[in-house]
Amino acid sequence: MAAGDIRIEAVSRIYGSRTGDVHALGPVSTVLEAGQTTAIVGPSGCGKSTLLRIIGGLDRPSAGRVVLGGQVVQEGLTGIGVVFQRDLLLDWRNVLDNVLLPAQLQKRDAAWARTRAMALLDELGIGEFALRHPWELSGGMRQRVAIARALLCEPAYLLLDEPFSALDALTRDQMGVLLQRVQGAGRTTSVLITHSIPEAVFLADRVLVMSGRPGALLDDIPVPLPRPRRLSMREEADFAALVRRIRTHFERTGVLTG
Ligand SMILES: Nc1ncnc2c1ncn2[C@@H]1O[C@H](COP(=O)(O)OP(=O)(O)OP(=O)(O)O)[C@@H](O)[C@H]1O
Repeated sequence: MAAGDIRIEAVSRIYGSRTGDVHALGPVSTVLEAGQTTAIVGPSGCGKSTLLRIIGGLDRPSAGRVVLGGQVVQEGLTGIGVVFQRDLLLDWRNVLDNVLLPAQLQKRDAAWARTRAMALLDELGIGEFALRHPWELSGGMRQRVAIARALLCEPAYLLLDEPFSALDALTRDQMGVLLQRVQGAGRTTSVLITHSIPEAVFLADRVLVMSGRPGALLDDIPVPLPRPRRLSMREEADFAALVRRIRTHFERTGVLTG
């Protein structure tokens, strides 16, 4: 499926609760360009996950709308891959059968799906674990399975909600490198929520910085670093300058001190 843009049009979300309404998000308006990876960073509770869920049709905005490649988002859209912090693998299915799940739900050709699943697992370095069960794998390996599952049906959109935040620092770095390898340059429009500013810069073509709740856009930062990105680039001056620019927002608003 070809990548399309993501138009976020005056989206806001207010959650009703017994103790009063919570204005969680917005209004937020922007266009995420087709084929790009956009990272969203912001203080805890500012509505990042809410925005991602609305983009994916997993939650509805209180006002505004999201349009994916010309189609207004509603429940049941296909062509979207999602990876959450928790991998949500099914423990009773082996790795390969977990990856194949979306193809089975979408009734895709079984032989095609199997070939693609194995190719993805190989690219992610876990092909030899295809017949193991999730409970036999480390956290980083499980998350690689979740990524393979999300990408199996070649989604036009990939939504990543803090996918690496439960992993140790070394594994996390490795996952960033692997993710950009399998993402398929230009073929997927990706949105990444992360708490790590260096991770946002490393993986994204553009970083959006959100304010505290209700989350609004504070800054919109292009990341013109060449691809493929290498971990050593994080020591370079232009990388550090981008990290500093983002960090300044959090220092100014008191989210980061020291
Ligand atoms: N279903 C819900 N009902 C009521 N309030 C909610 C609901 N979901 C989220 N909220 C509130 O909306 C706000 C935004 O939540 P959200 O999870 O989108 O933030 P976030 O930026 O992703 O946070 P974090 O970085 O800590 O994961 C929070 O104050 C949260 O408590």
